[in-house]
Amino acid sequence: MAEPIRVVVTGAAGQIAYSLLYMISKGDVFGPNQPVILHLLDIPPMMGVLEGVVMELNDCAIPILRGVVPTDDPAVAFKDVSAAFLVGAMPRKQGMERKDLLAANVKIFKVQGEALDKHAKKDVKVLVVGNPANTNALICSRYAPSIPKENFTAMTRLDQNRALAEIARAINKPVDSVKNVVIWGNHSSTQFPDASSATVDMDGKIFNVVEVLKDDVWLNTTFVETIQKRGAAVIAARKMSSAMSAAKAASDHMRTWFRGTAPGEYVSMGVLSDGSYGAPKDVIFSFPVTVMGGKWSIVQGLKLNDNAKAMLTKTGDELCEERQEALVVIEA
Ligand SMILES: NC(=O)C1=CN([C@@H]2O[C@H](COP(=O)(O)OP(=O)(O)OC[C@H]3O[C@@H](n4cnc5c(N)ncnc54)[C@H](O)[C@@H]3O)[C@@H](O)[C@H]2O)C=CC1
Ligand SMILES: O=C([O-])CC(=O)C(=O)O
Repeated sequence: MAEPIRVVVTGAAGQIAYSLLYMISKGDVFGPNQPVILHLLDIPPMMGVLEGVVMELNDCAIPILRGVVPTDDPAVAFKDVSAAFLVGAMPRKQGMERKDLLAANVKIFKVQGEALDKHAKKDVKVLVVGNPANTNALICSRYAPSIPKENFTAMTRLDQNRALAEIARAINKPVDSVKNVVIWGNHSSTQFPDASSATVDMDGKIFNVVEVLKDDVWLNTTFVETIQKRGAAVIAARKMSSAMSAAKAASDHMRTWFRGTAPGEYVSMGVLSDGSYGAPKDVIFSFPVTVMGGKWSIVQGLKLNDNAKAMLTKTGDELCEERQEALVVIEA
């Protein structure tokens, strides 16, 4: 069996981590034959709760979970890690937009960027989940100059999973028969969930979702708004933000990054923009990507109509505004 890898989860005493830690421990992310040592970071007042999480992880009796390191010290948490799930941050409440969390959360990602820079492996793969995820990921990467910028990503996989599920329901097919829905831009209500290149496998034949569904009005209105506002809908119902589905998406994102995309398939990840599709440069923008050998590449050549271009401009503008605001908060 392979040597264990060290994986850090921040916000380890919180809601998302409670589901995510089990998924990582049982091999959903790095595979059933890859032993892991989990580093669990939270803040000092949560150390008692974290102790309980450690007890439960031990009580799961999972053979590939080779060690658990609970701590409130970033230097310990980030030491020699190969993968980092940055979940720890304040969640939003009803009536807030995710960018309203910037002032409270962005400094966390400066500190954690610095700690990654000093202590993590130089090829560490970093997934930012804590909101506003795209801008937090950008700030984190800026404070970790010795780690390549392409190793910092933000999570839009939950939006992708929501979109796949919504389309599968609309065409009455299993969710794994639908592929290549794209989430463009920010993990916020300006994101553009785009089904124009999505496909569905029907008895081994591949069809375009738009042609199967034959309902452009639904795809351009209700579908888009449902995905844009799904996080708020979960908060309104649960009085807490999504956690189980967020953990599943984080697990999916990191699994794809470590193990690759299937031929012909792409997934959405918030990655450093190179200006593809007219997106602003130097923001973390969600694009369709393929992954091979642990490296992502933005899928090129997808067609965007005028409406799509306008949607990309709007979400790109929001990311530029968030970047500006984050820099003000950090420098204050
Ligand atoms: N990108 C996405 O798709 C999603 C993002 N989120 C975001 O994920 C974040 C976490 O959500 P939950 O787990 O539900 O929140 P939670 O409040 O249940 O847990 C957050 C945990 O982070 C800890 N924490 C706070 N500051 C920290 C720091 N500096 N270092 C380490 N830990 C720290 C808290 O003590 C707490 O235990 C929120 O910002 C939420 O908005 C949630 C769902 C989806
Ligand atoms: O909506 C929120 O605040 C939590 C989140 O990011 C999501 O569920 O997509």
